[in-house]
Amino acid sequence: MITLEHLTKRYAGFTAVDDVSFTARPGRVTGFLGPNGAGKSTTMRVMVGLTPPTSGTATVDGRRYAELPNPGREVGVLLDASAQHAGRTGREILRVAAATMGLPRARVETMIERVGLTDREAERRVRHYSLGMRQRLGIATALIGDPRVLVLDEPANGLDPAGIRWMRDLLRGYADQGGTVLLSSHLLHEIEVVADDLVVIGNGRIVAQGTKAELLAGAGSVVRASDTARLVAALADAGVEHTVAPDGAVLASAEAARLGAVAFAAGVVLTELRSADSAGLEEMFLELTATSRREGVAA
Ligand SMILES: Nc1ncnc2c1ncn2[C@@H]1O[C@H](COP(=O)(O)OP(=O)(O)OP(=O)(O)O)[C@@H](O)[C@H]1O
Repeated sequence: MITLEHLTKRYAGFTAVDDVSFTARPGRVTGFLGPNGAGKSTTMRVMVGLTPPTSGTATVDGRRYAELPNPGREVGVLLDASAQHAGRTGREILRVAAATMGLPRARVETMIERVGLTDREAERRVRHYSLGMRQRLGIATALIGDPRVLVLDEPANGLDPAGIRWMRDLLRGYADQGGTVLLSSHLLHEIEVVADDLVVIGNGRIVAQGTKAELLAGAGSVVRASDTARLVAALADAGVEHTVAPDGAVLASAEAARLGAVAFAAGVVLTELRSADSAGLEEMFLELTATSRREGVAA
């Protein structure tokens, strides 16, 4: 389990991470979602001891990363796939990782196979790797110590569609076996397919968190009527917040059952009524992250 408590990181008066608290639990994939510059990477760097926090704590199973005796065996980390030693081959990088963690050499070959690098690719220097190959090597390095916790910053970057599917299945399988997965992305659809829980960050602050199901339920419903104006009037009378798309679809912040009841009471005939799901979540994500404001921004 990863636990963040009131984590704050300031750079010369600029607050990159502002009082962030959340947990990523075992057996679940936690998606850490936010637009560019929201503070995801900074939070993750603090978690794995690369950046000291200004205040607050980040722990893995109750201990700070720096206190873990053999961190690679407990936390698999992929922060910047391009940061790997460019002059070494993929196989060499994995051999160094295995040696550092006290793992048998055979584990290197297992990982190369597991992440789908060919034997020839494993012999190539990393400077000649494509971004997708670097991500695969990064995943191999993260997984080689068979850790219980994975911290991955934008792991799908540079992967092709088959690679993205592969990554999703890998993370799902890992969590299903009891592992804790925290992965960041600035793309909602990339995360919502695989995540069980979501933490949304904007301008350094958490703006929403919960299970995906809870957040989807809170994302409202899409409703259409043969007479849009009457539907809109009925929603306004009932105090249901809503927006109307140019095509007449109404995104309303209430569950389908409530909307059905409101329409029925007003004698409005509905032609469509469904949960807004990802469309609503996307809207919510954009709204939340756009309106959040950070304190302590440098003048
Ligand atoms: N060393 C640093 N010094 C000053 N500011 C920094 C430093 N590192 C990060 N920042 C700032 O902190 C903010 C958060 O950056 P961070 O990289 O954590 O965002 P992110 O959510 O990971 O974004 P992206 O999706 O673009 O990777 C940004 O405004 C960034 O410029």
